[in-house]
Amino acid sequence: MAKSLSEIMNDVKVQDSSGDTEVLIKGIAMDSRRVKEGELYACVPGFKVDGHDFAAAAVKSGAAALLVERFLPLEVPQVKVASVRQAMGPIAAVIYGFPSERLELIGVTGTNGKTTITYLIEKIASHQKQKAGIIGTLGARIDGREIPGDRTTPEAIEVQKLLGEMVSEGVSVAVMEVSSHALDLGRVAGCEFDVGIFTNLTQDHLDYHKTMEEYLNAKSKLFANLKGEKQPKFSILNGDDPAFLKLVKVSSAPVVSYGIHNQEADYRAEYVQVTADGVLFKVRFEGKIQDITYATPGFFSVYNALAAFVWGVERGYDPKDVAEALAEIPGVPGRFESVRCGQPFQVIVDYAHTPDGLENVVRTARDFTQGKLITVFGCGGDRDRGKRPLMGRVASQESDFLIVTSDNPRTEDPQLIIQEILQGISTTDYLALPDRREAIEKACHMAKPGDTVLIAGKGHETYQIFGTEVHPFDDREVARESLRRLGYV
Ligand SMILES: CC(=O)N[C@H]1[C@@H](OP(=O)(O)OP(=O)(O)OC[C@H]2O[C@@H](n3ccc(=O)[nH]c3=O)[C@H](O)[C@@H]2O)O[C@H](CO)[C@@H](O)[C@@H]1O[C@H](C)C(=O)N[C@@H](C)C(=O)N[C@H](CCC(=O)O)C(=O)O
Ligand SMILES: Nc1ncnc2c1ncn2[C@@H]1O[C@H](COP(=O)(O)OP(=O)(O)OP(=O)(O)O)[C@@H](O)[C@H]1O
Ligand SMILES: N[C@H](CCC[C@H](N)C(=O)O)C(=O)O
Ligand SMILES: [Mg+2]
Repeated sequence: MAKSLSEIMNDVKVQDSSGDTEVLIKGIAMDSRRVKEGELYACVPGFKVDGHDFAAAAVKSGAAALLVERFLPLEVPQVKVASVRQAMGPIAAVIYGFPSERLELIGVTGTNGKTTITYLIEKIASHQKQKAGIIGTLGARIDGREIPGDRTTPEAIEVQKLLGEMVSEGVSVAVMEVSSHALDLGRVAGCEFDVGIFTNLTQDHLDYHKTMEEYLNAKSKLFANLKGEKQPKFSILNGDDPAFLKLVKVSSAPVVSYGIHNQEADYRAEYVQVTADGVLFKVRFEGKIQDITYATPGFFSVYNALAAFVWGVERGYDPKDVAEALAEIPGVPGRFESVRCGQPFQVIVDYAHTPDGLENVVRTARDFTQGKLITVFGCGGDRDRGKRPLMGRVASQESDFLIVTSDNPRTEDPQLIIQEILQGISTTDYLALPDRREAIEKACHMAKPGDTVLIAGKGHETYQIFGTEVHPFDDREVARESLRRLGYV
């Protein structure tokens, strides 16, 4: 039901207003090209353009009122706030009926492992016959129904809309990836989180945050804002990560820690075994022990499975059931995904796009490769440039042969991105092939029985971005085509 402009401003600090604030508002939009009759158009001062400049177009399309940072010479009611970005979430929350207050909302943040953990939690919840919803890098999913998305954490209006849909479809557990951009840009303002999960903090996104300290400050906001009526609330923190101590201090809810090395961790993984098929370990917690198996290889997989296990047990599920759910998970798309066409070597597609992520997967692949490890990767354009030589270095340290190629060059010159990666490379055994298809074909062509071809950086992505154009491209498909061309089926 439509509410008045003054009503939807209830949770927002209004600096000033003009016109009739009792006008009925049917919805909220931040893009003039998508605004509908009777909606409030939020004028966002962006990094590229200023939404205020499109207000006239929005009014022409039927916008009933404007949310502004400066009054505009237009004949519609206007509400002025200090930050339109920060105000959009709380306003959208009113419009969509405060959905986050009507389900359990878990936020997962950290440099790597967010998508993976959301998938594990979804599985644990559905194993308990709970309806679950996910919002993250792979889009949203509501009780199994896929909704495409193009950002790890969507904009505030979209977040509230998705949570609203989850509530109407009877979802009781919603798990959302919360990126540092989202925390900084107010995309999760208006959300009442019950649980915050921290994975780890390593270098990424310094193009945006500038320093690791600022990057961590953004992440901390999730844990400092675990407030609201719904109970219980808790933070699940990786006790092995150097950021742990700071996050313990800022957390507004009780902390439950997990880890492998930290002797004080509430949930500790012991007897860790990493094989080509996955990980096996025991969790020691509250005087109990539980065996866990999880079918994604890599030491880092222990952390992901452990964090999800902690959530399941802390919310009251039987540890055995939680372990059973984890054991049933076949893997997350594009995360250490095997491409199998009957070839006598392994082909692995993985989404590692940070120095830490790449180091982990390269090491994991190295551990179970008898022959040579051939790694194909690149770095995204219009992203943290400092990552590039570091990724070059970690890849060259453990691989026998490197093919440096393009990821999503976006508006940068692919050759220059490659040059920056090559600065970190300490081996002569490499090739620079900017065409990613050619790079994958070459790697498959070179591979001998017992080798591994690791294709990193794009995982589940089904596109490649050149300039602002999006072209279809799927590493797994391209690898399959290359293998078929070599006679495998
Ligand atoms: C740094 C960043 O996050 N930028 C986001 C930001 O862009 P911007 O502020 O530059 O927007 P803008 O293009 O200047 O437009 C300003 C306003 O004018 C409006 N507009 C514009 C044109 C028009 O005709 N009419 C109109 O109303 C726009 O809708 C917008 O509201 O707001 C845009 C609108 O929502 C986003 O698309 C854009 O994401 C860009 C594309 C992006 O790539 N973001 C990445 C870095 C990101 O957010 N990544 C994180 C982290 C990933 C992870 O590691 O997990 C993520 O959560 O995905
Ligand atoms: N706990 C972890 N620690 C370090 N690296 C990890 C961890 N989990 C996954 N990775 C690596 O990072 C890649 C991305 O994993 P995932 O998609 O789960 O992370 P994410 O945090 O969602 O990333 P994004 O920032 O793109 O949303 C994986 O393909 C793997 O290579
Ligand atoms: N969520 C990350 C994903 C990077 C994936 C990589 N393929 C790239 O395009 O850089 C980002 O937006 O920085
Ligand atoms: Mg993700």
